[in-house]
Amino acid sequence: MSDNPLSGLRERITALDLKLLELLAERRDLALDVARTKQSTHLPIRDKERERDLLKRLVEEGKNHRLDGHYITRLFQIIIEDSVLTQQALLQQYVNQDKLSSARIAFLGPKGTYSHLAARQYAARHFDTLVECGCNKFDDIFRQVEIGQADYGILPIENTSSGSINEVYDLLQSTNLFIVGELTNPINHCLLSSVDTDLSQIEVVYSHPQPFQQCSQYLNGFPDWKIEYCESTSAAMEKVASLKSPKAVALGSEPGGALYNLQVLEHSLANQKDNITRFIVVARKPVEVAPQIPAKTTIIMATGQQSGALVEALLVLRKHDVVMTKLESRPINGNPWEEMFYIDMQVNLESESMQKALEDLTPITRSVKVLGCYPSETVVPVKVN
Ligand SMILES: O=C(O)C(=O)C[C@]1(C(=O)O)C=C[C@@H](O)C=C1
Repeated sequence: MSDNPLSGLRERITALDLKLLELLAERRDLALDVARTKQSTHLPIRDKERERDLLKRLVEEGKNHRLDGHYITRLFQIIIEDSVLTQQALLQQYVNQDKLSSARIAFLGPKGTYSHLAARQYAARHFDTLVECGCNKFDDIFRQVEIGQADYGILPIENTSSGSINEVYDLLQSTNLFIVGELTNPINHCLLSSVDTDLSQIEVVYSHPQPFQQCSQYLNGFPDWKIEYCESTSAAMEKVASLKSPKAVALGSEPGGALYNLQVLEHSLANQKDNITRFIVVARKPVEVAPQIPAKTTIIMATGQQSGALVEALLVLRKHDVVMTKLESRPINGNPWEEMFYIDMQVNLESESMQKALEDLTPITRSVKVLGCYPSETVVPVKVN
């Protein structure tokens, strides 16, 4: 008998949690059966009416067990999101007949970066095993995939605090890879230390330029801290782990820090409360998106320099009811003052409206290239009152 007074109760809690896991796996299997039925009956994956009814009922039932409605809603929103994304991944396999059991994914490494966590998350839903290819720079990621050393590359493209990641946009201009997927992940920046310390002892902070930008307001409160740029957040964590000094901290994620035995001093440091990064997934072959799944199409376009050229192009999208979700412009390398436009649209490339829009864009632009059509993995939760 253990003399820990909690051990009996903890064993019972563990047993219940294990049962919950079994139930979650059973629910996921049922959701996959639903996806197979939707595949043959051409019904859309998402049914918000059903989600709303289910959540309402669960919140009501929860009350009988004195479970808070907010808690029930949050919990089941996560379960439903997983269900939607798992169903989408299955349909995508059917449509593209490309079930890779093992995938090599290139990301900005080493282990512990936000890109590494995103790669693991993407792989968990799409492949049985992941071969991790940590790279030192964004252009190495593109190259690894281009030369066939990796099957996929994962790259951050925009963040709610720091905006677009220009380096990645610029690399998209010259690659022959396609965008085949996206992920949006909450990014919780923490101050991480390797030994016991407090804010008054800190002299230097290590991180990638992006987290420094995203946490600028917090860092402005400590003007004496020296900023040291690293190639990735995990390179910063490695550095801090090796220094073992109360004066040195890294800015990065809690799960990443755990890989280097770092402890969290402060968390949620970004300028925006909802600090979210959108990652894109690139591959050598484009994919098709099943019509039951919300799709996004990204094009890259150069207009002439005549007045109103961009407006004219955007009017084409309006004419065909194509909803634009993002417009970004970047200079064209070697052509000073000329711009390349990147347009994300909520539309399937195969749809008549997108095909017609492309037809109309071709004669009025200098170039249009489709960077890819991919499933939108942003599952906006339904609201229940
Ligand atoms: O009932 C369905 O149609 C499902 O696909 C299952 C489920 C769920 O997991 O509960 C998932 C997605 C839909 O938006 C609604 C509900």
